[in-house]
Amino acid sequence: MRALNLQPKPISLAERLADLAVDALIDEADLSPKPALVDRRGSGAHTDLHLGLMHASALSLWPAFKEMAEAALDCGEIGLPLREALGRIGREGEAAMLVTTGGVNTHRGAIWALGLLVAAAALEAESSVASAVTLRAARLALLNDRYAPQPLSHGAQVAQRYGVRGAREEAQLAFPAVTGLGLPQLKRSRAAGAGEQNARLDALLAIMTTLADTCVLYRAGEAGLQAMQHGAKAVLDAGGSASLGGRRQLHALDQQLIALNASPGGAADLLAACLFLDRIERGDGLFPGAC
Ligand SMILES: CC(C)(COP(=O)(O)OP(=O)(O)OC[C@H]1O[C@@H](n2cnc3c(N)ncnc32)[C@H](O[C@H]2O[C@H](COP(=O)(O)OP(=O)(O)OP(=O)(O)O)[C@@H](O)[C@H]2O)[C@@H]1O)[C@@H](O)C(=O)NCCC(=O)NCCS
Ligand SMILES: Nc1ncnc2[nH]cnc12
Repeated sequence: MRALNLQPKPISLAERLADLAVDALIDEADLSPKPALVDRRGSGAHTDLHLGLMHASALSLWPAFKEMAEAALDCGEIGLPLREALGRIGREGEAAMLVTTGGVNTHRGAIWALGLLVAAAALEAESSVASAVTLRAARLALLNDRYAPQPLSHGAQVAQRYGVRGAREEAQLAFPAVTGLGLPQLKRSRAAGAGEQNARLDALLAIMTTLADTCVLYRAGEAGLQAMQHGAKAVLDAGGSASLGGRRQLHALDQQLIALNASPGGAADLLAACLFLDRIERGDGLFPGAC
């Protein structure tokens, strides 16, 4: 009789990175109360999104993230072959997402940001300091994918109209909203004893204080963007999500952004990027059992 092998099958580095990316997306979606975004309470400013759809969308992206990490490991260096492989896998991932959601755009920006970060993390798994990973991601984002379609996206339309930087430039600049605002705030709020959920809310708000979120600009114009940036600052100035004053400001911001139809989807994606990098930096299970 053959003995049962109860050893868990070791998972590859690419699989582990895909797990971490999907975990970051699910943690972002679950985090509550987020202003005007989909969370455990409801759909925020959205009529076509809900939490179950965000989860299904996140899970549908696992194969794309794994393939992106594998492409980075196969190529072994930053260059056009890897950039164009990521573009192709990203477009296929987006198509899979749209099949899962029945055509609703849940995670377009997240595929871009996390895709680049997953590839950058795979390239040098031992060099997992956030600033090093985002720098490698930026070098990838700066390369021109010859096969990328040039649609007049919502982001491109508001970039033309308001002269702002969008998702592409955020990546090309090595994610300043993440490394300069979100991650430092996450660490500050944790150190102040805010509790993990409040620390994550504070990280989101820190990103919102400054980001030119093209979703907000497209849906609610400059008035919406100002409301988002000033309102987020007011929560942090009042003591953050863990304080009574901050909580009141957060509630007011939620109401105001919903009334303006101003959903900060770009900031939400960057919070997911922040949570991914935080886990990578802390080495959360990246190497044990990985091969
Ligand atoms: C380079 C691309 C990111 C394309 O960028 P572009 O700006 O041209 O295109 P958009 O279609 O507008 O998508 C950008 C998405 O990025 C998020 N975002 C917005 N502002 C920022 C910012 N300042 N920094 C970082 N990220 C930002 C945002 O994504 C989230 O919001 C989406 C939901 O919004 P919502 O308003 O509900 O939905 P819409 O359908 O757009 O509008 P409504 O009709 O409902 O009003 C959701 O996707 C969130 O993720 C922006 O939407 C890149 O996509 C690209 O070139 N891809 C090609 C493939 C590729 O090369 N991949 C590489 C893989 S690594
Ligand atoms: N939680 C969320 N709600 C709405 N749009 C989003 N895009 C990414 N995360 C989102």
